[in-house]
Amino acid sequence: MSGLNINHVTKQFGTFTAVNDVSLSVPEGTFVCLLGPSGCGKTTLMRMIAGLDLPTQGSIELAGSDITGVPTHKRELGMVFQSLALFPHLTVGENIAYSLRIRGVAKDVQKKRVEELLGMIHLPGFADRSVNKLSGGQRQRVAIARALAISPKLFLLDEPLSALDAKLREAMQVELRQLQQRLGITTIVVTHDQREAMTMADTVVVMNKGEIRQAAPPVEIYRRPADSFVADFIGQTNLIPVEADSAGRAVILGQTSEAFSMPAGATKGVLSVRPEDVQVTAPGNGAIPATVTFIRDLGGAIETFVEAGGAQVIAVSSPRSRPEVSVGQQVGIRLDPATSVVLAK
Ligand SMILES: Nc1ncnc2c1ncn2[C@@H]1O[C@H](COP(=O)(O)OP(=O)(O)OP(=O)(O)O)[C@@H](O)[C@H]1O
Repeated sequence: MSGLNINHVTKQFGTFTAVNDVSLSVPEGTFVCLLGPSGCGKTTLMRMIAGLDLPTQGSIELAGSDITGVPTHKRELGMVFQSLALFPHLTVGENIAYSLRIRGVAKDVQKKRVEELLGMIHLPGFADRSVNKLSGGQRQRVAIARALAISPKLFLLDEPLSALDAKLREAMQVELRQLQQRLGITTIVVTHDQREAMTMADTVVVMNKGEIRQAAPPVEIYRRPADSFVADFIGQTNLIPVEADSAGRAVILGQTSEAFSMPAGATKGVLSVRPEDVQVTAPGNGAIPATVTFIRDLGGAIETFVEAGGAQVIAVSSPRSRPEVSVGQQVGIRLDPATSVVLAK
């Protein structure tokens, strides 16, 4: 199969396991984000894909060939890593053409390719500029163009936008995704920013402690998190303890509910319900009794904090559908079963 296949890859540093039996299939032309907290092993996994580290166990295949032991420069990769800074003494054009020049590509072909790439990254006419005079965003674009010059089989980026300010980072996320879609290039990005991953990826791979907890499209990660770690790591969520009653029905915040089912065989669980899926209503009529404890008006969204069955639950609404409630008021809350999920504890 084309694309990238990671088969049962483990990486140990001494007795410490940084990546533990990871398998992942990245179809050709797709965009994958490796996402997780600091130290979860995402950079180590990326370095093995790049050939900068050897797996302790397992294998890696690219376009149908085993590349586990193949040196980096023979893998036909495009890489944007923090350690691969632009060459300060070369111009923008010379930076972009670098890998073409060392491969002995003819000068006129190099020039054409540089112009083509400069157009692609929205910096036409920049070939003769010094890289020292570029802004942070322009530098990252040049680094991207340099990595793409050889038309690589695989495009690898490690925290490519983390040095940019928030606004520019958001704009570059969209730009990078559009460029990837236009080129149809198989791309893997390491990030610790879940919003960035959700913006760009076809598949978000959530890692923790050296293992993949879930690999799925962004909306599925958000709506159907595999476990409470993923639910908590991605976006904001309420994690509410759930117990099964003697008939196996879910008891949530003191109320038995037929609408939520327990995970198979579990007597305890945790309900992940996004704040936008909690509705604050009048008490009664089957709503879970709750007391308003805090209201936060964020301008674009209103957060209503309530206490229900000993737990804190946060509801978010738009200013237009703002609940007419005040702190201390007895209210009811409704949790949307269609968009909430009970996870095994
Ligand atoms: N060369 C090494 N020798 C020993 N331990 C290492 C080495 N490289 C990484 N580690 C350890 O492996 C774990 C995973 O590191 P890795 O850099 O892959 O994490 P990460 O998810 O990329 O984190 P960050 O976002 O902070 O870069 C960490 O606990 C790290 O200390």
